[in-house]
Amino acid sequence: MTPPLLSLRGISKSYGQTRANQAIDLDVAPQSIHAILGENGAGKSTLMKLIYGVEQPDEGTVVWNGEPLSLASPAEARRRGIGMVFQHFSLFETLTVVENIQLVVPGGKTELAGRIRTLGQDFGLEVDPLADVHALSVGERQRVEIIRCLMTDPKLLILDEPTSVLPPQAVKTLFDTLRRLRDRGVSILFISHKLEEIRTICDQATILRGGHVIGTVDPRDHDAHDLARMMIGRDMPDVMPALAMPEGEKRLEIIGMDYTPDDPFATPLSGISLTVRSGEILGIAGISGNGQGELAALISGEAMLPKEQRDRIYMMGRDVGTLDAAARRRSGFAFVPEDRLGRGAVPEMSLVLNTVLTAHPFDLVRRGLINSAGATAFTSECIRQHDVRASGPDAEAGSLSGGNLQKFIVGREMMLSPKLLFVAQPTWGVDIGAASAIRRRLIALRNLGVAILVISEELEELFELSDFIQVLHHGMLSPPLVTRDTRPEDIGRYMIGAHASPEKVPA
Ligand SMILES: Nc1ncnc2c1ncn2[C@@H]1O[C@H](COP(=O)(O)OP(=O)(O)OP(=O)(O)O)[C@@H](O)[C@H]1O
Repeated sequence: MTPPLLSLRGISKSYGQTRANQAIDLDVAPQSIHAILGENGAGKSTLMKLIYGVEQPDEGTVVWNGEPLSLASPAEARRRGIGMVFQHFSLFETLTVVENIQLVVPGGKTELAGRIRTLGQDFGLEVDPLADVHALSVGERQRVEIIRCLMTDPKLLILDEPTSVLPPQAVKTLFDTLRRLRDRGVSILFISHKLEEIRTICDQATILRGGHVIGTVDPRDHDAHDLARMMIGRDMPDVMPALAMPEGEKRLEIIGMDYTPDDPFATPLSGISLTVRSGEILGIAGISGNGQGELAALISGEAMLPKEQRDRIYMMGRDVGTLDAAARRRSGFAFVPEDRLGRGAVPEMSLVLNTVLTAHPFDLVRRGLINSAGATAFTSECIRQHDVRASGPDAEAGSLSGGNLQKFIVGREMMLSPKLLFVAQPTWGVDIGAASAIRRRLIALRNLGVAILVISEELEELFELSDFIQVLHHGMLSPPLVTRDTRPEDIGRYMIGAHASPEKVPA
């Protein structure tokens, strides 16, 4: 048998009381695509940070290409042939592709541009080296990140949830690239929550649960159900049925809204019209960067329309154009922003204080003072109901794994008993068990008459959740499509703008 490229034995890492990785054994074969699977908080990111030299293990040994390896930093990892593409891109928007690459790879512009083109052709990663990064799609930006990694000639490439930001068409291209890389001798460690993708692309899958390795399997021999069971240690619950609802009252209505943001890199919106009624979920599909951020800011009240256009957004039947975010919340609106660290939660603050940020009307502030017993009880209830894995209500938001923080924020907003709930990327980075729990809760709220607007890049999610879907492309919305009469390909065509300019929805 060929010796492994990378071999971990007995690797452990703790953060305070949390044992994030415990006695991990892992072998990555040469020329293989190896998935790391696990629930939120299972220890996947910690393990990748140890392999990439961002953190050092407390115990255990690493053997790389037959030799012991101990890494002090990512720079050293790169020198030894280990590269990593993070989930959040780290490119400078105002620079060109080649200028971005020049920041980490030595060489003149012309020479580097030539190498970018050659690598692009070799691996299906075509991108114009002279293009400004802000003008690139998410898929193209990811290609730049991968090219930048490939320029250091890695033998092992770590990809952290690489498909979570991509539209379906780009996922296929990425997979072709990954297969080519593997066939040319690169091994890939692939973190993903999407089990079907893992079955399509990976040769091996190692499952982590609670910081331990549960097993390593060939994912093609197991169906997604099996993999999920290994991951979460029990069967997945069934999908919550959406009850037939009488046509409810309008809780959100946007009528012919145009918007030109000040930021030159933002997407202008044009002719946006949509309606969400009580007992209904409207899903907005589309690749992010097509106006999702701008639309979310205008609905939440973080951005305001110019004065002469303040009669475009109605909530609970009332024109809210002049109301700020807090006033909109007072009318029964709750909001989960896409950006969980920063806008959804303050990472340096405890979960209790993060609860108070939006739940303060629930008698959590009295005469300007925080009602700490009340706030702690509310937070504990949120942790319990939404299965948030945290050391307790006083844990700092920033110490939670990404998926657990998402569960907390979504849970907090659901507990506000909103009339209108707006959730951007509800299950972004959330594992399959927790994602299904969040979706079940959203449908349960809809069945109770809440009006729900969901923005998501995940089509499967929108198909499971929504009564209607509209697609956002280049700042314009498609007409509402009745989900049960629509195929994913129809949405896919709107997502890449293959339809003629979409007709406007009658107000
Ligand atoms: N810097 C840190 N300080 C304290 N605890 C941490 C830190 N980083 C990770 N943890 C804890 O270690 C555990 C493993 O977290 P890790 O981020 O590796 O999980 P994950 O499997 O990548 O989860 P997700 O899918 O949600 O990203 C979690 O309980 C997390 O709260």
